[in-house]
Amino acid sequence: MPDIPSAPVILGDEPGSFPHSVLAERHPAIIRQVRDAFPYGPDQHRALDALLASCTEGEIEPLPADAHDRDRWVAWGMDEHTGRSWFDVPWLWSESYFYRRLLQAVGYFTPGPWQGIDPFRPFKRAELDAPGTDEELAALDDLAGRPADEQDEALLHGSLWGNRADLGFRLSAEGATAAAAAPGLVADDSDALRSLLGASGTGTLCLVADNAGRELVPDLLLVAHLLARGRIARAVLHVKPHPYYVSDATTADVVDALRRLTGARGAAAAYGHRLWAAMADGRLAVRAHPFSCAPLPYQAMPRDLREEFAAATVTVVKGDLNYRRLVGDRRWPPTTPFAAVTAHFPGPVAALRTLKSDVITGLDAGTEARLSAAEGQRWRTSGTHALIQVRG
Ligand SMILES: O=P(O)(O)OC[C@@]1(O)O[C@H](CO)[C@@H](O)[C@@H]1O
Repeated sequence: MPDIPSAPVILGDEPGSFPHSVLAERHPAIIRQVRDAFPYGPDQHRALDALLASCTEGEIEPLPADAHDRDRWVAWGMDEHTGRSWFDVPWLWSESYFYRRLLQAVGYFTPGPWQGIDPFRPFKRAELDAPGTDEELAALDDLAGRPADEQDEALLHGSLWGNRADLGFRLSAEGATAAAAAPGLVADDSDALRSLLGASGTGTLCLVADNAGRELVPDLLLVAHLLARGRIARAVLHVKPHPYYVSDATTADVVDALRRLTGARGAAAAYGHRLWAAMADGRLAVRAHPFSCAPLPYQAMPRDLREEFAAATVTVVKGDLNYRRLVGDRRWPPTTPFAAVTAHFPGPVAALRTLKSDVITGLDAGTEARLSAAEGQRWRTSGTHALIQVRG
């Protein structure tokens, strides 16, 4: 694979750009929503006020001296970024640090009554409990009678398009669902993914999860299906060690999703019970590695995680943020080969993502030209297009 020239790292400093709008509008909206969702006391309200002022007009401040993960954040660049505007450091860093500070503000890490209370839980629960979820689960009854190939495709696409279920995105993407009437795959390596998964039936699938609720449920269904059909022997689900980007899945969200399935009727319940049994006998494991919430690309992953992915038959990386971290959060020309920007990854890797931020690689020139002619640059962020990309 020839070396590719690097591309500029994305910052949030350009008014009118998508990254700028996330820092200037989405983050304040998230603070508002979290504040309204809980009966917090004066300490939390004051801390949320301070975070709002800091992230919109102030500068990056270090974590408190006694923060349990201060050393980790120092290793991840905190000292270099301290004192700078949130808009002038890498956007990926700024966003991750925002969620870390938000948890600090609501007392998530502080011993006391609010410790461990997920500030995004009401939003995640509402989605899981919504009637739309019942409809999606009921559709599994029909799927059970379909030919195997059809089931494969339906469950893969369910997991892929489930990635639109991203609560942070919905805060700033009014109308995205309506516009999604004509979704399109801009890259489709699903045959390559199928042959990786079907190769021996003895392998391990690592699935790097993204959102809870209506994305995690179809991810789990896909895992259950691959285990049941003997396409893989084992699956490892990587979730976040703490709440992140509003709806990102944690272990608690996996439990909620599994309980939602086992409590459903028909085929959905059968999937749920199979997954429950797979957890019990170790065919399905959950990991919550600290690096899953790191403000850095996967190229910088630590050795233990690298070894884990290296041992997998394939790692499936879900969602927009994970894609940014996989290929690097940079202004790549869209035709930059996906295989080149993921060459650092320690084993075969597949990205399943709906497009919700500017980063894109691996398009052919004709596809890029058609998208831009039809939509300008909106296709990059609207969430109405998706991709399946594989590097074997
Ligand atoms: O990773 P996900 O859930 O698919 O999407 C995350 C997202 O909504 O948040 C980021 C901006 O805050 C973008 O990467 C994307 O728009």
